Amino acid sequence: MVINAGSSSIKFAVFGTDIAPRLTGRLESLGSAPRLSAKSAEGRVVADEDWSADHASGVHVLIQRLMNWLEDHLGAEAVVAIGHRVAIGGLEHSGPALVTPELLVKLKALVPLAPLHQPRNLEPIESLGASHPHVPQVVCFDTAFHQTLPRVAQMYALPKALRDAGAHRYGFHGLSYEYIASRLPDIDQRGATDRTIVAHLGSGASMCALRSGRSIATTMGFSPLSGLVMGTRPGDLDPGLMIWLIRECGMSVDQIEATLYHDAGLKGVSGISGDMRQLLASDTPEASEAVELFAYKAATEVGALTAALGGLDTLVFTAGIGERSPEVRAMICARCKWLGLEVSMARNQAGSSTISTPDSRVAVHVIATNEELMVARHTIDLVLKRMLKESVQ
Ligand SMILES: Nc1ncnc2c1ncn2[C@@H]1O[C@H](COP(=O)(O)OP(=O)(O)O)[C@@H](O)[C@H]1O
Ligand SMILES: CC(=O)OP(=O)(O)O
Ligand SMILES: [Mg+2]
Repeated sequence: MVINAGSSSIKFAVFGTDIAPRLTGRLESLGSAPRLSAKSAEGRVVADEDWSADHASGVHVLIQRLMNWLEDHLGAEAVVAIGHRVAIGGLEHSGPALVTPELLVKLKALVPLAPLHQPRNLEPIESLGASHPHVPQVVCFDTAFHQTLPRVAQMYALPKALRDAGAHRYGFHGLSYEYIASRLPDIDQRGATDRTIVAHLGSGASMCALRSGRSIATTMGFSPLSGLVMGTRPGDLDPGLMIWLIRECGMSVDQIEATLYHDAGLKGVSGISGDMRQLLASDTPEASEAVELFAYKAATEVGALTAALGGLDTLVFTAGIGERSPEVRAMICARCKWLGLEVSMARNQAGSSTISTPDSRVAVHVIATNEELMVARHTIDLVLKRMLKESVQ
């Protein structure tokens, strides 16, 4: 079983021990009116239930109810391992790890770096650890994939003492980038080996520059606030603005944190919503301005990452907006024409897997991400390795 707990939803998936997908689903609107939806591997709806009666009880109760529902649904088959997506593992964790009480303490200490994500990621682990103590749990970090960033791409221009204390570009969405990197050899050989940018455009949005499938630059940094404009997060800001907000506007740290995580980005600019679908459907100038700003920042970051790569061969769009919005893809690509990048309107509109024209100097692909599959692979791998080790001892 895989859990990808986010700020407003918990996505889950069940795989066989052969990593064949069995079930995917999500618990949405956690804070207001939780709703469970799930589909079989063939796409058949197996659940669409209102769980709002449980919303006041918090994540623990919802996770236990989800586990009960899954166990009923799976019948005689037992859950043999649980894998979790966790936003940040810090410098110490370069790969997936088996959950231990000591590890949980270390991961909790990293909450200030990802205050919106990390607590939500850890709550289900604690809840399931208590109810299913014999089922091994594995954590897979968003940050792990970016361990390959060269030193200049990891460094902030700050005094050494602050850098040593942890002021460092960690980067996020690593499971998504790892999945895309694993798919590229089948889709585009040049993209797999040469200079590629992956644009993960979801509620949280970032980009990653890949060379031979390894991360060499990325737009998110110390926290998941920086880089691109996002649903409710602003992306890059001038640090001088933080000083101004505190000193001149009298905002507290908590108020700034709430504004930057919940009220900025597309939502803040449009005054309507952080949901790209709603903005594309709206005819207000504020909604258009928010979408324009989103595309502008995405295109200028393509430029920055192209500089880091020393050129560009392949651009990949993924995640909610990247996979499903031809409008936004077209707006970003139009601003990247200077790279010799040409998109076929018809292919883009049809959501083809390759949307660039045959003459385009840069190949442009749309690839659906699958963070849950990455977590499942890592989880099975680690649990099998542990079983092997135990059988040898
Ligand atoms: N058809 C669509 N057109 C435009 N945006 C879409 C479409 N479908 C989903 N989205 C957007 O994708 C985003 C959510 O993406 P997702 O990858 O699921 O994010 P997260 O995992 O962070 O919740 C939302 O902003 C949503 O509006
Ligand atoms: C790290 C991050 O921003 O994740 P998400 O896109 O799920 O919010
Ligand atoms: Mg996501």
